[in-house]
Amino acid sequence: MDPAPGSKIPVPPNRSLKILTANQDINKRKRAAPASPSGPDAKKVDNKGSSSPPVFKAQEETWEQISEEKGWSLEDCLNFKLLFKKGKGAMTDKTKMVALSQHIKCLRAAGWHLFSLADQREADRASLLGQLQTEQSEHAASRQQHAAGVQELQIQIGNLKDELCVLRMKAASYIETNGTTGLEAYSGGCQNKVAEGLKESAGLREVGAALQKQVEQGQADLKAAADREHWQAQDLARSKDQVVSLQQQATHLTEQHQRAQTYNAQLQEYNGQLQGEVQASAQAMSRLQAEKNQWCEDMAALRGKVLALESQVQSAQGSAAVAEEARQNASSDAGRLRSELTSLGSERDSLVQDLATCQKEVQQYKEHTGKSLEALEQETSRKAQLQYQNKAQEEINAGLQERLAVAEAGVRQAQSLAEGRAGEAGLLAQQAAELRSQLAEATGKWQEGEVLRRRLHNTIMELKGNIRVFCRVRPLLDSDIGAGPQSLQYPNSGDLMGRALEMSVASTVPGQPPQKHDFAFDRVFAPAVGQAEVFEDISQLVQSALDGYRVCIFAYGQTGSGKTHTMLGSPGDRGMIPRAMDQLFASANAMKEQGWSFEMQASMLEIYNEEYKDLLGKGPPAGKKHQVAHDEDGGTSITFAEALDVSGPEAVATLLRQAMRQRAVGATAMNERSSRSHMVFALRLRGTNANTGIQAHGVLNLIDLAGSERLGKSLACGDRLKETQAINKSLSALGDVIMALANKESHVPYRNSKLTYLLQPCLGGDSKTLMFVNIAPSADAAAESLCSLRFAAKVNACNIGTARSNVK
Ligand SMILES: Nc1ncnc2c1ncn2[C@@H]1O[C@H](COP(=O)(O)OP(=O)(O)OP(=O)(O)O)[C@@H](O)[C@H]1O
Repeated sequence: MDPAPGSKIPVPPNRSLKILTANQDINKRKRAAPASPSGPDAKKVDNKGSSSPPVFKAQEETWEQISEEKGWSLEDCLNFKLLFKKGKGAMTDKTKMVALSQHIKCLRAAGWHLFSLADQREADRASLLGQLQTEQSEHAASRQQHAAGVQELQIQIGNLKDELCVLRMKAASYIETNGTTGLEAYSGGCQNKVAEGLKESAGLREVGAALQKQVEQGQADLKAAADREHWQAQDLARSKDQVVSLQQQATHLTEQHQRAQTYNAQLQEYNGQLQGEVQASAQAMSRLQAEKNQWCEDMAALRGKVLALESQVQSAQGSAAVAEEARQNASSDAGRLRSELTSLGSERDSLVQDLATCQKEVQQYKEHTGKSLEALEQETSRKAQLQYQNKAQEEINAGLQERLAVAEAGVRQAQSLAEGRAGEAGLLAQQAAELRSQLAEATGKWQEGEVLRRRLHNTIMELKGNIRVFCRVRPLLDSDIGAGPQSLQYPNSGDLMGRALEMSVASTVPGQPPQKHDFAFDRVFAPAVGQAEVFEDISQLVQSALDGYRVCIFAYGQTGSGKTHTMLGSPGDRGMIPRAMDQLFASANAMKEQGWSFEMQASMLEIYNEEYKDLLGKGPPAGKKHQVAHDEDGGTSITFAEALDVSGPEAVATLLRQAMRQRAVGATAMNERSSRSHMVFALRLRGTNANTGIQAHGVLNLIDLAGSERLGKSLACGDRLKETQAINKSLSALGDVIMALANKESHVPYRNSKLTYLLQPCLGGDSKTLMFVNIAPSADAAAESLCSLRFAAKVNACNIGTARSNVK
């Protein structure tokens, strides 16, 4: 595609352009000009450019080729101006560069052509001048010759006239002397001589006339040659002017080309820097991840230590309590024993007093009254009894004293034990407090790291562009064995490892080698790659939904290529949707520590034959239809459709099972249980951080698209034909929307299908979109695989803007 005439070459914005002065001199260029019109610096251009706009030629063309190909005259070429559209639909810098280089090549070819014309004219002029000079000298020689001949002739005529006079005189004297006799004969002879002389004179005149004619012819030739020379000089001057203006134009274009190359180099450098930043960010992220893991391990170890110490503290506190209880028991025993001892002491004192009184009384009795021996004996036995009682009492007292001493020793022991335990408990409590503060510090660091990691991830995703394409090739199934495998190669080293796919397709022309098609995507998963590894690559994207991003992941591919397997999987080999739910709920739980709480609502819609169908509810009342509406914040509401609160992955799994039962499943010639509808699983996340007041509203759309097979191949008819047409319409509308976004067109045709209208907020530039292109590896699916890969390559080449998180 040539750029429109009259275009201006745009200067890239915000770029300082160096004006190059080298190699701009026309004379230098002239000196460097080769015999061949392709020029000395004509470079071979790789013919790998896209089919539109301009296609590179493998070799520079001559002006004749260009003129024949484009139907251009030199003036057409000189007057041609490049026009590039601005704004929406503008060409990329690369495309402009290609157009510019191509036009410069045309101008260069025209310049070389004009140079060669000028050289040719110069050579013609020189040869004409040479010819003219030869002719002039020939003419001058012949003029001289002619003049000499004329002179000789005139001398001869004069001689003849003299002779005639002499003869006339002789004749007169003869007549005078001899009369006229014999004169006639002599006169006849003389006349004959005169006639001969006249004849000779006429001949000489003819020669003179011929010579005169030759002279005139020579003069006319000379004039014509002079005219021709003048005309050629004018022509040459005009050509030189043209050459100069062409050279100026070529110089100007070369300058612009060089500026564009400089700009391109700057862009490449910038791109390199960005890639460096991406790598540095990725490294920082992996470092952070490693630190985070280390922190997690440290935290787990600390938690273990804290738990062990806490249990030690608890057991120490338990034994301290037991010791305290024993101490209290012992001290209450001691108190009781002391009071018993005191009461026994007072009893003994009273007995001692009684004894003393008795002894006194006996003494008094003996001394003063002299009472009977019997009374004395009674008194004595009473005294002995009292003494015995006193002794028993003293023994009891001693026993009590001993018990008291034992109890006091027990109390002292319990007290020292309690003091020891209390010290230990204090130490342990101190250790526990230290560990708690370490834990809090580590948790803080981990949280900071987590925030940084997520910010880095989002930056990386933004740098990578917000639409990404992963290609997944499923393994050969038993049912594919008959058809055999396609020829697919995956580079296993270098830059493209894990990112590229080479497909060889047998040529339709017998004897021709197979055609090779190379594709590169963000990731390519070979058949052996399992669900866990695939999920690892999308887990960060899924995580973004918690950070308030709108995320859309969809699986595209022909029937039976593995879309449902990738998105849903099976109970033993779970796909992206259940794994995403596990991760989201686990992360939401972990984020509680940072003050986050999340509410999540799930909805599941099917788009079948260009009609919405709610897979979780009862559907709209009779005569009504589901209507989709989008608000300014990018929120989507669907009338009569259920959006259910979900609190964990199990709840989502139950809803998924319920939805799957309702999903329309039909039979086609290609896949017995082929899904004939698009299934859209949407999870709305509303997060609030109680500490910071931040709110994050994210959406995760996970979509299992219907098969993209072509009508002819699916052998569809009747209802199946209608289904296939509806599917193809919506898939082609999806492609149109992506292309319109990529081309920054003013109108994006979201309303052309129910699928694109539903996904409008998730496709419209500020969301994160990932497309899985699923490939069936059997040979009979090769044509469909090629179509899918080409579509995916177009999507991969798109940059639909920068994702924004919906955080308040
Ligand atoms: N990566 C894989 N590993 C193992 N088996 C797979 C893989 N991908 C797909 N399959 C198997 O291939 C068959 C077709 O896959 P699936 O139903 O997912 O295709 P589909 O593209 O969703 O088809 P449709 O468009 O009809 O829904 C299934 O039996 C599935 O189990």
